[in-house]
Order: sequence, then C-alpha cells, then structure tokens
Amino acid sequence: MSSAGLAVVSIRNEPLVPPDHMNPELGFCENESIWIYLALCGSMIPMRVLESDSIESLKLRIQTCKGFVVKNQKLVCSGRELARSNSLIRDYGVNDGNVLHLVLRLSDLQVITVKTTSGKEFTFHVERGRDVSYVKQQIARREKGFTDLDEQEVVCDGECLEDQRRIDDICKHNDAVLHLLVRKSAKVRAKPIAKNFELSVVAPELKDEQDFDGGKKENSKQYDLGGEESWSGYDVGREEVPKKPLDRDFLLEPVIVNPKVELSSVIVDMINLTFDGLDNGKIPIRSVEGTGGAYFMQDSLGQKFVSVFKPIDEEPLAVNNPRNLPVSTDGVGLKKGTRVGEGAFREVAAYILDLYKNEQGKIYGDEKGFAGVPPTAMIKCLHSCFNNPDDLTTVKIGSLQLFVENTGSCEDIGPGSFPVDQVHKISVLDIRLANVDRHAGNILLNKDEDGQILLIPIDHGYCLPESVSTDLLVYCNFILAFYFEDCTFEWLYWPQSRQSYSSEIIDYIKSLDAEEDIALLKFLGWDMSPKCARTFRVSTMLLKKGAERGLTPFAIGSILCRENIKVKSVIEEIVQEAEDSVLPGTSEAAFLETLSDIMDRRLDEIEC
Ligand SMILES: Nc1ncnc2c1ncn2[C@@H]1O[C@H](COP(=O)(O)OP(=O)(O)OP(=O)(O)O)[C@@H](O)[C@H]1O
Repeated sequence: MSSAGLAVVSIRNEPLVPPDHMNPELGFCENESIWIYLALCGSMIPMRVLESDSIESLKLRIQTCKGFVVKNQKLVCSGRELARSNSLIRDYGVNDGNVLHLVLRLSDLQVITVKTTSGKEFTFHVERGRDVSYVKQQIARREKGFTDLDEQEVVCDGECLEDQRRIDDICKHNDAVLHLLVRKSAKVRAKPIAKNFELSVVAPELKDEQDFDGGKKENSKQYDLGGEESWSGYDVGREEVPKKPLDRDFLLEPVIVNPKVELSSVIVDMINLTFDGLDNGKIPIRSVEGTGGAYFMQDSLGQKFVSVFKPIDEEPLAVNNPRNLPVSTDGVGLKKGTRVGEGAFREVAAYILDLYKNEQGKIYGDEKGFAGVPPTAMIKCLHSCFNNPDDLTTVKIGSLQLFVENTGSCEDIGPGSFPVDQVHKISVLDIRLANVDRHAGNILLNKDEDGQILLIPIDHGYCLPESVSTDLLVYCNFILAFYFEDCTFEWLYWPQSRQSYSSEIIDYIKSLDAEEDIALLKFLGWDMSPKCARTFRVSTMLLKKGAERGLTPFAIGSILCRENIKVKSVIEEIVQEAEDSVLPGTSEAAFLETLSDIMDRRLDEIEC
C-alpha cells in the first residue's frame, strides 16, 4: 500500500474592509475613499479602498484577507488589466462602484508525493486537469511493483476514486492536504495438497518493461488544403465559420491561406500528433492558468501533452472566455493597443518572425528560431470540451503551439542563473514586437542535455499593439503615440539586461528587415493593418539604431516602457513628435524618414 499527499491552497475568508478604513477617526480619509466590488468565482465582494492606494497594496490586502498570493492575482477593471503594481488605483481611472475582476493564476502543476509501504518516497508533477487514471500511470512508470493499473486502487478520505476523477476536482474539496492511498491487490492462489488446498497470497510479477505501445499510428488526417482568404478570415462570431463534420466528433485542420505554402515538418508533426490524440479519445485539457482559454492537447496514449490550443473566441474579453471576464464592448483587448480575437494571429506571427531568414528573406530551418518561440500554427478545431456554451458544433479558430516540457517559469526562480545570451535574445524579440505582455510567467524554464537552463518565450498574443481608439480623429490620422503604453519587459529588472549585446546578436539585429518580414507574413496569411505595420517598423527601427550605438537591452527597452502609467515613454514622445511634424496624408515612407531623424536625435541625447 502506498500513500500520496497533495498540498492545496487554503482560502481564507476575512473581510476586505480593513479596520482603519471602517473608522474615520483612525485617520481614514473620507474624501479619497471609494467602494469597489471584487468579482471572484461568481460572488461580489465589497471593498473600501483609497484612490491613492497602489495596485500592489490592493493585491496585498486581497492576499491577507483571501490567501491568494500577489503574484497569482490579475485584476481587470473596465476591460483593462491593472498590470503595473506601482501605479495607483486612481491612475487606472477606477471609480466608486466599479467592479474589479480577480483572475487567479493557479499553477497547472500539482506536486504529488507518493510514499510506499517499504518507505520509498517519490515526487512527481501532475497537471490539475489530469485524472486519477493518469496518476496511476505515473505511479506505474515510476514503481515496478505497480505496473498493472487495474490492480491499483486510489482511495481518498475512505472513498475509492474512479479513474475519471480530475485532480483539481479532488483538490477542490480539501482545505489543506489530501492523502491518496494506492492499494495494490494481491492474487489469491489455491494449490491442492493431498486433499486440502494451500492458500497463498501472491504479489503480481514485477515487469521490467512497460507495456505501452509507443508506436505511432498511421496518419489518417483529412486536411482540406484549399486556401482561406486570410488568417483573420474567420472572425469571432462570423457566420461562415464551418460546422462540425459528420463522420467524427472532432475536427482538426490547419488554416492554410496560400496553397503554395508548404507547412514545415515540425508543424505537420505537431498537428498529426494532436490529431492522433483526439482520434484516440484523449480530450483537450483546459489550463487552470492564464486569463484566456488554453487547452493542453494530448498524445494518443494520453501520457504527454503535444500542443497547446488557444481559440480566438476564448481570449480574454471574448464571447466564450472561460474566466468570466466581461465581454469587450468596443473590441479593445485587455492591454492598450490590442484587439479581442487577434491574439492567435500574433502568436503565429511571433513564431514566424523569430525564425531565421536567409539573405533572400526566406525562412530556413523549421524548428528553432532565434529566441526559441515554440512552433505555432493557425488551426481550426472542434471538440465538445471547449468552452462553447451556446453551440457545440461550431469549429474554433486559434493558435496551436508545440507543448514544451518545462519545470516551471521564470516566476519560480531568481534571474541570477539565466544565461545572458538567452535573456538578450528574448529582449530582441520583445523590442522588435513591442510586446506588451512579457511577464516572468511567460518565459518557461527547462534544461538542455548539459544541464544548462533554457528559457522558452511563450504567450505572444499581445505583441505588435496598434491603435484601436474609437476616437475618429485618432483613427483617421493614424495616430500611433499611445500604442506603446502598456509595454512592459520583465527582463528590464534582470542584471543580464545591463550587459552589452554580443557581436552575434548585433549581426542578427543588423540582418532584420521590417519590410521583408511584413511581406513574408502577408504571403503566409496575415496582411497586417497599416497601424500594426507601423508599430513593427518603429520598434524594429529602434532596435537597430540602439544596437548600432552599442546600447544595452536595458537602455533600449527603457525607451519603449513607461516608468509609470502617467508618464509617457521616450518612444511615445518620439512618435508623437513625428506625427506632429508631418501633414495628414503624408506617405508612410516620408513619415518614417521624419521619425528616423527624431529618433537619431533622441538617442544621441541619451548617449551623451
Ligand atoms: N508552448 C507551451 N508549452 C507548455 N506550456 C505552455 C505553452 N504555452 C502555454 N503554456 C502553459 O499554458 C498555460 C496558459 O497559457 P498562457 O499563459 O499562454 O495563457 P494566457 O491565457 O494567454 O495567459 P496570460 O494570462 O498570462 O496572458 C500556462 O500554464 C502556460 O505555462
């Protein structure tokens, strides 16, 4: 008999009105105080706060009263994430009576410790979306004595758990530690001796090898290789979205815009493995982390994740978002300059832009790019496990990204041991793409064969921001100045960012050509909007000019980021000045020339 323990977070339930806020005589400033409502798991919790409270202190109060640690909290008000911890509640325009949605970023991984009767103890990670049968498989893989899954019984609080029970479901009802008991039944044999029987209890034979069939199934895909108009051809809510096929209860196909484009082998393999998993009845498992719907797709044996699917209609603020975030009323996404339902295109674009190109601007090598964005493709997929309350037959469009084995993210350890060149490569990617969502949780950690730390950048749905203002003036004039408002780069606070780029990285930056990249994306299916293309041109220009002058990633990154929400960044000032200097209707080329001169001047000032 073995036992396994699962540790879960206990949720406290203390009032969110601190004593000094309740009593004006204790120094509480009546004028500044407002009531806000914290929306969490279907309930509304009133909170009295000061407009001068920082986001950090608000999160600390939530941590103290509710037990959710600060780094796991995401607060969203009026469709915008309150991302900067040093900014004040009033900076984000939070008013009396506003609702703040609290999204919890729980880890997908649950640590399970198994103790055997012989005193052995081993620990493994199980994704919360997994079920009891998966736990049994893991125990069988680790311990030779448990290879026969049918002989394992998993018991919790005296209740025998069915194979289909999910880990997060089991944990939900337990406050602190959950003990699993794995009971291995023995066979009873009766051997005739003279006129009697000798009964013996025999433990099953130990097998050295696993019985799993690791062989790959014949591919049986039914791709329609006809071209689509563009990646964005299927907008959220559009009627032409294809319906469920009749012969299978799922669908999975790549979205191919240009029939002349051949999918790379790594993308074909990823789609095939994902298809095999669905075909074998291995369901997509929704991640408990993140603000949007992200599904881990399993291999045909249900032992490994092969990819991550993010449907566009489940992005934050989209119609089918599974985190109960309100639907965007104006199409603007969670970050400034982003649009709901466009995250998947950006995920794919980040992968393509990261790939190496030869001198003719053609992609070479089809696996690992410069910064290591995992292979990503646009797909159509249908499955009943997706969040689709109204219509289970609607095929979803979204990004499919190769699942990368990892031991966590950069949030889990200090940055001291991160290799300098990898931090620098991610900084190049983020500056180029003006990424507005580079927090430490979006860089996964792994180790290579030599034990060296590997940093894997993920989650690029919020790169290449563009103006999405509904203000007609801003819209018509293509005013870009505020696109960069939400740029934040975690690596700015890491020591590696203060070191200079190596010559290899500088050569790579020199080779970048925004026009070629825009043309390549168009050829592959994404015809960038003029505003988005402008963002890309401006940030590529800044990267190239900065690197040419020997600026560090920190120096260049700081130009793109605001120090706080109220003060414009240097890039915003540069763009504003350029926009003020040209007449409406000026060509893009002339605008960029003006911008280039202004940028040179500002960079020279920084150097001095
Ligand atoms: N390629 C990948 N390989 C392995 N795990 C991944 C991959 N992509 C995403 N994940 C994991 O899936 C979960 C959700 O993904 P992600 O953070 O990208 O979703 P999101 O909703 O966009 O998140 P956020 O709220 O940070 O913007 C996270 O636990 C993340 O670590």
